[in-house]
Amino acid sequence: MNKYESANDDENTASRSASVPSRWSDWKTVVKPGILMSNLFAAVAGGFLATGRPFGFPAFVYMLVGTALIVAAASMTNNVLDRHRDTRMARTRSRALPSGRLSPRIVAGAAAAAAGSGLLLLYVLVNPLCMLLGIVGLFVYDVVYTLWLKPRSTWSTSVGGVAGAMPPMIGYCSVSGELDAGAWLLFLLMFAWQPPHFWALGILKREEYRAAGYPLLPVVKGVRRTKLQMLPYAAALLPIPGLLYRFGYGGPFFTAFATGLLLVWFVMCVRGLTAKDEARWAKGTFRFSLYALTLSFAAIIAESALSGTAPL
Ligand code: HEM
Ligand SMILES: CC(C)=CCC/C(C)=C/CC/C(C)=C/COP(=O)(O)OP(=O)(O)O
Repeated sequence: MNKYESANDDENTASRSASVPSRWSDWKTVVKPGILMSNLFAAVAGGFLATGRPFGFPAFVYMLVGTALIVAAASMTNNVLDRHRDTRMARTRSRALPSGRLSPRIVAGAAAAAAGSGLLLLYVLVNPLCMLLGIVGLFVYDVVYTLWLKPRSTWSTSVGGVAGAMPPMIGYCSVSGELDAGAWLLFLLMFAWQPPHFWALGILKREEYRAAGYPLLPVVKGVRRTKLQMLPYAAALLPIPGLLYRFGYGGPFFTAFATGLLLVWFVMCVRGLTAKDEARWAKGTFRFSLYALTLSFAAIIAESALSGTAPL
């Protein structure tokens, strides 16, 4: 418990959870379905980017189910650990745990079951490397990011990026079986994408984060410094599709298309420095981060499928 939390938090949550029946929709929100689906899509794209042995349909399904279970477990655990601070933000207040519609004990139990079965599934039916990447994702997201850095340091966002890079790496390594050049370039792509993705939203919601006691970069160092800090990350992304192509991963369409999207995003980030309507800029830049990533991944999958190099 830190200085922002009160001893009554758990009592309040417990008494509310005793009186309100939980529903399917509460369980749905506790696994953060938008983030879960985008992570699964990233895992599929990772698999289609890799070169190596074809994984065949069953192995592909096992990889996806295993990844889904551990990402869901990671989000459930994050929801349990953040349940007190989540009561202090409008964007999180009505979630099932802070509003007491689900008990933290039950969600923690479900998270443990999902994490255990997901890791076992990856180990037995995919490969031990994928299980190891799953453990890294769970540990970095729940222990390093949520428990340790998020309430304490502006570094939380960059370090948390290691966890978000794991799902596409799991997809990739389920095909390659090893951490080769393509795997590390994919890691860099996902790692560098996340801080500017989140800081755009952090700038927009900085007062909420301040009130909740999160020392986010826009809260601690201000908006201009955050906008400047988005630039090296967005710039670092630009050569990655070309480098992947140079090393034999991804086709020319993906390379050109993804470079174009990332260039547009980089220009949007630069324009933030002179934007007059800050909220409009932040919303647009956050939204475009999702388009740029999703469309780049879609290009990997489509080009691989159309050129007959898909691992299925
Ligand atoms: C440091 C890592 C990351 C941070 C701090 C972060 C933070 C956030 C936050 C706070 C939201 C708004 C959620 C809400 O208010 O409901 C969000 C939305 C979203 N993020 Fe990220 N994110 C990160 C990594 C990722 C990764 C790795 C992906 C996908 C591969 C992703 C995909 C999305 C999507 C699709 C949304 C919109 C859908 C939704 O809100 O459910 N994020 N992110
Ligand atoms: C392999 C594995 C388990 C990987 C984990 C992948 C994963 C869940 C990445 C997402 C990172 C993320 C959404 C951070 C935001 O959390 P937040 O606590 O800042 O967001 P919130 O305030 O909306 O809850």
